[in-house]
Amino acid sequence: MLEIQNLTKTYGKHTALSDVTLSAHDGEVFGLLGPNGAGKTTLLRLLATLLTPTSGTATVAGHDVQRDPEAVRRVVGVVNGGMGLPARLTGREVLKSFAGLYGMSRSQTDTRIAELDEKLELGRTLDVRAGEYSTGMRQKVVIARAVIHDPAVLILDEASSGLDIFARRTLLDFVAATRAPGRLTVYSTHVMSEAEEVCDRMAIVHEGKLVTVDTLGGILARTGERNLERAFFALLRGTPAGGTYAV
Ligand SMILES: Nc1ncnc2c1ncn2[C@@H]1O[C@H](COP(=O)(O)OP(=O)(O)OP(=O)(O)O)[C@@H](O)[C@H]1O
Repeated sequence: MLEIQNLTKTYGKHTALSDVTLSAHDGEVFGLLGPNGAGKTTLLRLLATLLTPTSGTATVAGHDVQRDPEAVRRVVGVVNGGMGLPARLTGREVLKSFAGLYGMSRSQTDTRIAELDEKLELGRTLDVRAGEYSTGMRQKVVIARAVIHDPAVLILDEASSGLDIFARRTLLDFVAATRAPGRLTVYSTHVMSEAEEVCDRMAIVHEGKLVTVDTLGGILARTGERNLERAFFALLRGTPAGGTYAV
């Protein structure tokens, strides 16, 4: 569902992502973990066709991000930290306008909004103007907007940041519920407990390089640690500065 080969992105002289090769499969919630500046956002923006690779390739649901970005955009939904909402529109109006961009009919749109209302517990958020939203309300509508067209691939970049425990719980339950045949969710976070809970497999990136890709069980077994946070530090300690990593 996601095939990444030798993907590299440089900004001027700075290499944000270096020679990353990995694949994520149909039916998975796939985690992308790493400290600040590791290259997670860069990788996700490359997959969402918001950036172009310096070298290497990536295909999303069979579509090459460079050769067919339009097709990639049709099958992905993206949530990232910097997404705002028009202050004067209600959540429902935001969702309807996005549904229109995807060519959804009025009845398809109403059905989908009702589904998302249930899954994301949108409630009164739908009929309040975005300018009056709390962080949690805003993030729920941003997520609903990203999935209004029911994309096969959902990309969430640090989607839980700033959320209180109620909104975070709704988000994590929603992410877990995206696990289905024909679907892939890529979930980037630096919160290890979130990855432990929702990710089937995860890639750890550090300083633009891939450190490992494995299941939680595999990572714990390999490092001999009792939780992901400890394993994460053990793996980062074990990586040679500027060297190559065993994946
Ligand atoms: N537009 C840009 N121009 C120059 N350098 C950039 C640009 N975007 C990112 N970088 C650098 O590339 C590296 C990777 O950044 P990226 O945002 O992908 O990391 P991240 O893992 O998402 O981190 P964070 O969790 O802090 O968002 C960082 O060193 C960052 O400073």
